[in-house]
Amino acid sequence: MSLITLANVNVRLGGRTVLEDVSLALEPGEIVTIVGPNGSGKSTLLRTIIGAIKPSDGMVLRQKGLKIGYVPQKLHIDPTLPLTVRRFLSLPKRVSDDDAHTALHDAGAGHLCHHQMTDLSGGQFQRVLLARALLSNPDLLILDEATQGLDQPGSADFYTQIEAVRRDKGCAILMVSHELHVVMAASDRVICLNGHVCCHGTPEHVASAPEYRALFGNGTHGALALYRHEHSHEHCDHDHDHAPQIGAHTDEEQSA
Ligand SMILES: Nc1ncnc2c1ncn2[C@@H]1O[C@H](COP(=O)(O)OP(=O)(O)OP(=O)(O)O)[C@@H](O)[C@H]1O
Repeated sequence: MSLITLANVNVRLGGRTVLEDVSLALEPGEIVTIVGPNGSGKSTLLRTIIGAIKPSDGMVLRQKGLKIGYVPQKLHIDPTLPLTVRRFLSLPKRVSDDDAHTALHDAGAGHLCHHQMTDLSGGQFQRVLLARALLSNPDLLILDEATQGLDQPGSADFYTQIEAVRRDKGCAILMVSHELHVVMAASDRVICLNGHVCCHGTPEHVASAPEYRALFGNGTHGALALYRHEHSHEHCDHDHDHAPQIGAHTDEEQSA
């Protein structure tokens, strides 16, 4: 069974339709990225998947007992508050030292345990948020623009860590990002959203789809092709679109 299935979901907020007829399914262990322009409904889609927003029409099915870990865009911490990474991980629920160390290690932040939260760099801070999301051993990890504010090498490092998390923990990963070529290259599947699903499929397919190019232009495809080429030895085992989509068209048929 899919981890999450959305069938013909409509979401209305403030009297207008924000998501229209969205159907998708997330399979265990896959990395899926949602791309789309500002205001296209990406955060609304994540919140609908988590269950924070109820659709006005359609159906959201979650696998029984599904555990979701969430990495937010940002988290404000009072700069005057002394708070170590270790203590932060025990808020609001106390966790054992072993669990804290494992989560930090898996997030590539093992050395940060005794640092003050306010002393962390942007990239280190996001890794700690990732560690916190991993504490629950999630089946699905959701990241909402988790690398906003990081420079490009910092973002690329972070997504390399995400790939390692998927490899080591086997959880599925759903993320939203504006860094198209970096994040798309780390994905098995990309969903391009603009209120509705414009197109979807492998990163290569989406990057060359007319609907995607109409939204983002042609520049991204070259960078994506380059990245995939350079890293083809690491990516060859998940270069295909292996996850079925509810109500999806074939790649050739996909249209806005
Ligand atoms: N609670 C709400 N009430 C009314 N309208 C809302 C609400 N939340 C979001 N919207 C509207 O829904 C649309 C989609 O918002 P959403 O935040 O999902 O887009 P997004 O793709 O995540 O945008 P961005 O890339 O800028 O973060 C926007 O026009 C937004 O103003």
